[in-house]
Amino acid sequence: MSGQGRAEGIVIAIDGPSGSGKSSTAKGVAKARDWRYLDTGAMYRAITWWMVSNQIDVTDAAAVAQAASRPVITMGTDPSAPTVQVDGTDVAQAIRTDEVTGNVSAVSAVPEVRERLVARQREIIAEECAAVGGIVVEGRDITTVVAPDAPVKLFLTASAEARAQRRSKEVHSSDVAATQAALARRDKLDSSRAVSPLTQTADATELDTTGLSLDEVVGLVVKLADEAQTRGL
Ligand SMILES: Nc1ncnc2c1ncn2[C@@H]1O[C@H](COP(=O)(O)OP(=O)(O)O)[C@@H](O)[C@H]1O
Ligand SMILES: Nc1ccn([C@H]2C[C@H](O)[C@@H](COP(=O)(O)OP(=O)(O)O)O2)c(=O)n1
Repeated sequence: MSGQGRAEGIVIAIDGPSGSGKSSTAKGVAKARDWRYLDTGAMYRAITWWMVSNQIDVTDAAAVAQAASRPVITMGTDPSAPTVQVDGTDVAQAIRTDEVTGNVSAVSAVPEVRERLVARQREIIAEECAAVGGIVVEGRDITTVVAPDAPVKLFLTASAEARAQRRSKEVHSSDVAATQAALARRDKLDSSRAVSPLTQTADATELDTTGLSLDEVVGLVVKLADEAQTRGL
């Protein structure tokens, strides 16, 4: 797609498994350079929330496909205050429940859902690049499908233990083993689905964040972004 080069703004594409640090890193980089931030996982969570709220059987791919175009999802891309709305309702909290988290991989595996959300994500990228000159986009298929020509492509990783520790701390849970099992289940589903699975490609830079602080990771990514801009990408 166009819109990823310097003339129209820079795209920083970040993929990786749950808890690797995508959201916090993407927000930090966008803030550091006054760019926008797009949390594509929040879009899949939002459509899942709508399906569950409207009694759509999320295990029935045909039913999910048929309903996929009904909810209107609106994203706010300010990295200091990102927002997500469905049909005008703020769902920032509602999309983080265990019910949504448990069903989001099934909904994300439906091609019609992905087709619709990827199209919207590309529109947002083009709009924000034209408006402010850059956007940091994070998810599972950003480096491979949504913005494969992005000048900076990153695959964030961290050990399963570190990811579970971080997530447990975030949700104030002492059951790190249960958190690790839930993450492993979702990672497996997201990496093995037929359409746009989470994949690490050779042209994406791997960044293992296990032993790094968030500030260190943000600093490394800002450096890569600055280098790409200097090279004129
Ligand atoms: N490098 C890091 N070191 C320590 N904690 C981190 C690091 N990166 C992220 N975190 C923390 O880990 C948790 C999960 O990070 P998040 O950015 O939501 O990951 P993801 O978007 O990949 O699921 C958050 O509480 C975040 O503050
Ligand atoms: N580009 C994307 C982003 C997320 N998804 C799906 C798969 C993920 O399990 C869910 C939720 O993503 P989210 O980034 O919120 O996940 P985390 O809990 O932050 O790890 O959405 C996707 O299929 N494609």
